[in-house]
Amino acid sequence: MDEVLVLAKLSASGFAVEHRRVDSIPALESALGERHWDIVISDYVLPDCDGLDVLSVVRRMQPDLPFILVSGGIGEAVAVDAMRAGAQDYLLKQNLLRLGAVVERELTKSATARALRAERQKLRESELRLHSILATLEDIIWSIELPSQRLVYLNPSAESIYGVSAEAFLRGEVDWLEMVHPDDRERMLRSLKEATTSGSLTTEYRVVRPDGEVRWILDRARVVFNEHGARIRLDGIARDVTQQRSSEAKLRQAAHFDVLTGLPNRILLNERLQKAIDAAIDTDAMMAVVFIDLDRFKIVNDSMGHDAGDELLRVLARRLSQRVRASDTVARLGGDEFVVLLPEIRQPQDAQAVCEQMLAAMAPPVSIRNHDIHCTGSMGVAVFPRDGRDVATLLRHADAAMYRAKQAGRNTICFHEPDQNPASGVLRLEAELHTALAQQQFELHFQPQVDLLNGRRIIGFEALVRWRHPERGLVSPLDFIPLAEETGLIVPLGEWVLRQACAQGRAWAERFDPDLRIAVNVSARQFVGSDVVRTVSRELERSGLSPRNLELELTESMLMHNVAQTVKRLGDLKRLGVALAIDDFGTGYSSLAYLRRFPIDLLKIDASFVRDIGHDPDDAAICACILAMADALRIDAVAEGIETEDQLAFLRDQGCRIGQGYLFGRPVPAEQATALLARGAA
Ligand SMILES: Nc1nc2c(ncn2[C@@H]2O[C@@H]3COP(=O)(O)O[C@H]4[C@@H](O)[C@H](n5cnc6c(=O)[nH]c(N)nc65)O[C@@H]4COP(=O)(O)O[C@H]3[C@H]2O)c(=O)[nH]1
Repeated sequence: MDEVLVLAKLSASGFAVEHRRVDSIPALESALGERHWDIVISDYVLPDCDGLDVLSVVRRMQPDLPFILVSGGIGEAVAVDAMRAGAQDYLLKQNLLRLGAVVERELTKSATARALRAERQKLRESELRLHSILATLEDIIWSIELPSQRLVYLNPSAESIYGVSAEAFLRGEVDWLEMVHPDDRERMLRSLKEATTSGSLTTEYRVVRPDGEVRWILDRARVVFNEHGARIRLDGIARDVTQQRSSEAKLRQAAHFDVLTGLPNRILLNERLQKAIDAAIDTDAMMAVVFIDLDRFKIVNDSMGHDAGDELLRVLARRLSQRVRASDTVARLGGDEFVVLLPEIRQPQDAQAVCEQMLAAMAPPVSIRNHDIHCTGSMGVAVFPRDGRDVATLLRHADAAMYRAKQAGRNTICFHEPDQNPASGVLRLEAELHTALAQQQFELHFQPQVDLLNGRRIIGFEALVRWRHPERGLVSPLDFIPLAEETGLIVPLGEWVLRQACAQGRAWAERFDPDLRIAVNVSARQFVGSDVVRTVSRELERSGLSPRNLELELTESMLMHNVAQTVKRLGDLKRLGVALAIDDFGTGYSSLAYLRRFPIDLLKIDASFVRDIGHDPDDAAICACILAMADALRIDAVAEGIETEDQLAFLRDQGCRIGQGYLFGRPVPAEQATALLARGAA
């Protein structure tokens, strides 16, 4: 090949050529290895080899490098061989007119090919990255081709959730629908069908893994369309929500059932009673409400301890439940009070017969710690529609009848009498409460709240009211707060508590810690039926306590009654600058949706969940779930009722920052609380 001629032609065509001439295969190999070249122009006849040898080296070392054969006279057969072997073109030396155009064309082609290759490489890298991300996701990502409904993608996490590898699904060895719980299958098929028309899907269903374990899956999917608007794929993301489901179920259970006995609680009783009344009105039927209070329960509780009292309640709850029909409801209202709802009686005597059976069932002694305990009950009955046509009236009349039964010598059944003196016992207690207020028989005790992460440093106190009764000694709030609520006495009593707590809080904040918090319980009646905002503001002013030192504890259930009003009232309180806590959290509605609307600073995890952390995995899960909710709301959580180091360790591990309970200190009078503060820790 005439090198000079070729170079002249190229520069005549406008190329600025930088070139290297090589005459042997080794020299070619070294030149190719050295750098990137744009094109190889080769003669066919070379000293030690021919153009086809050169071509094969070029193709081996740089597959995409354009190769042009220029020769004095190669036959057609050789030219064809060269083109087959990958040469881009061949030219005769005598006629190099086309050279410029050919080189131009090949350079453009190879630049395009290079750009394409770089694009492909980028795409591959991005695919690998995506693949690696999808492989590490806990959620399942899936894609189904439409309309064939063929599974075209599934990430590896399918295996940990379904217990079957993604490959097995993709190869069609496992039918996904077969794994769906039989009870959910039809619904799922329907949902999928609907999704292809509506364009999206959000649904929950169960799968049964090959090992028999059932998992709850939350699946969300959407239809993907092509540019002509045709449905081509359904892409989805599925999440294992089994744990969440069981915590929610436990929370729901806790909202409606008594933790100690497993019986329906007051909320569920009220619901069922209302339903029964509605049904009885429709069918003109009769029904009965029986109020039961255990006789001498307090003596057992005080002399043998709470555990024995709890055991007694459990046994009696079981016995009562066994004596009624499946359609009846035995509920525990708290303490030693039970209510039985008999929705299907024909005459009041039917209720009498059931009550007698229940008394008989309670009669045999209960053996606790080798003691035979005899515990009887006093029963009061109200009959619908004769004694009342609504929930509150029926319960009140049954309660009043129960008080008469108690006065009549216990272990007795009394029916409501229209002109009965409404529970003289209650009246006496009410009168005593009035006197107690007037004579200042109440006192405040304080229970420390501590920082769990910081050496149990005391960060505040909960104020708890006590009644120093002239004859009965120190009375627990559980024994008089409900009546104070019912009679409205809670309003002046609550104001008294707030005043004392604010004054004490101010003294402590000044002397020990400007951030020390004082928590005060606010009852439903105070929150809904009085001007709580004005009272709080007045007491803050009177005491000089800074609002940020005051925390108001409100129960979950009272916030749910009138959500709009609650939101407003909480907002008003918040504007005063005080902190707001939800007490007994977990026992009510526990709805994250509502909580988000309330300006809450703290959740108090109810002691009933903390108590069983070590024994009941569900309770541990609930605590963890509540802590996660608090975290989601970016607020603090206080665990109540911590009694053991194990409970403390678990709660701390779950990220709980504040604790309260006998482990750190019981509620004590102000002087003892002051001593605790002076010592620096609980
Ligand atoms: N077993 C156990 N119990 C623990 C432990 N730590 C604290 N407690 C008890 O748990 C209760 C916590 O108060 P609460 O949930 O607000 O529950 C309070 C609150 O709802 C109501 N209450 C008390 N004082 C007031 C008040 O001033 N106003 C209103 N409205 N209600 C009050 O009475 C309820 C009972 O109060 P207390 O009998 O003082 O009972 C207190 C406290 O003594 C523990 O480690 N183990």
